[in-house]
Amino acid sequence: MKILMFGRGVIATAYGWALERAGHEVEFFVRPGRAAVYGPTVDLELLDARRRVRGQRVVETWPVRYRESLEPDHGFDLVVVSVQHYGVAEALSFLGPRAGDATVLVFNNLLVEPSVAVEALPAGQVAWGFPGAGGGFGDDGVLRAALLPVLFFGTLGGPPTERERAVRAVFRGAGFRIRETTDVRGWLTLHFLQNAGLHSQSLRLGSLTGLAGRRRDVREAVLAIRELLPLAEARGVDLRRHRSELLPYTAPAWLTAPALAWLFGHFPPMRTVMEAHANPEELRAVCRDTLAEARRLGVPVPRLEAAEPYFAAQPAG
Ligand SMILES: NC(=O)C1=CN([C@@H]2O[C@H](COP(=O)(O)OP(=O)(O)OC[C@H]3O[C@@H](n4cnc5c(N)ncnc54)[C@H](OP(=O)(O)O)[C@@H]3O)[C@@H](O)[C@H]2O)C=CC1
Ligand SMILES: CC(C)(CO)C(=O)C(=O)O
Repeated sequence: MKILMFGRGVIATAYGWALERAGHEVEFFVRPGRAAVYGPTVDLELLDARRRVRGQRVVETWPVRYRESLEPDHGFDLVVVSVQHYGVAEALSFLGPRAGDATVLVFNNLLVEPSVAVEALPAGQVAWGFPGAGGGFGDDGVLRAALLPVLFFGTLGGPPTERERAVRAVFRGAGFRIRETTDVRGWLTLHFLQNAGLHSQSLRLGSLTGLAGRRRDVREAVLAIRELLPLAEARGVDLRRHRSELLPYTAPAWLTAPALAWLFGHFPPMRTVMEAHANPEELRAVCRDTLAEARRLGVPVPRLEAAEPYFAAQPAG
């Protein structure tokens, strides 16, 4: 399959590498002038956990191909969009008139209504997913990331279409296991709110990795996430449809917090995601946007509110 990764960010690069390795033709779409800045290769230090639970280390200089313009007759079968949640509107409105016949996989964190987010894309050509990977580019330009064995796909209700099934087959063929939901709207809302609860504490500690092994702080994060669940409900999410994913936050915190703290600190793929994450502005934006939404809907979120000094926008000047 011909696959275009939109942008050359952490998620696009890590999955672009895995998909090329699985035999697909992969290119990156980058803004005009960016290809020269990025250079013709990417230095990768990946922990690939598709086949081994604790991951297999990959150190590689990967030659990549870019394009800086996009016409609708591009011939790609699949475009994978994974950008910051605050960049989705711009990315999808750019892509809308240029999608051609490609299926567009939205592989992203999102707080806005999914159906509104994809309004610019041709109807019937959208697939919804979420990465099971994470990390960041170091100051040395090296991508340090972990690829977990499981990733997420979903629909806005009902079974996947033929196009959506074809996208799943691409990732399954590359060795990933797929977890499905027919309520991707609820899933994405809950994932965003989980991140906000987590970051309300990680920002206080200075970084995501600050949570590794810290039971008390992880407990605060768990309780912050629990406080955010009514916000999901206020947005119309039926929590009963996501019971198993929510278990770490609904079960007694004295039980789940030590387990999560251990996972963050000692399970190598998770530790890599936490240690390598290099975009604190994203973490702040997730908290800011969640707090704004809680205030809009009048939902009390005391722990997120208490953390506001760590993520409030700085006055200009
Ligand atoms: N990193 C992680 O650990 C994880 C990330 N995620 C989620 O995955 C998504 C992607 O994250 P991540 O890969 O870290 O993000 P990055 O910031 O690393 O990558 C985003 C990429 O998209 C490009 N981009 C954004 N808008 C445009 C545009 N309009 N035109 C062209 N290129 C564009 C950016 O280019 P430019 O630099 O030119 O702006 C950049 O290369 C986010 O929603 C994030 O929350 C989920 C799990 C883990
Ligand atoms: C790795 C993490 C928690 C950082 O925000 C993330 O982006 C996600 O899982 O959505």
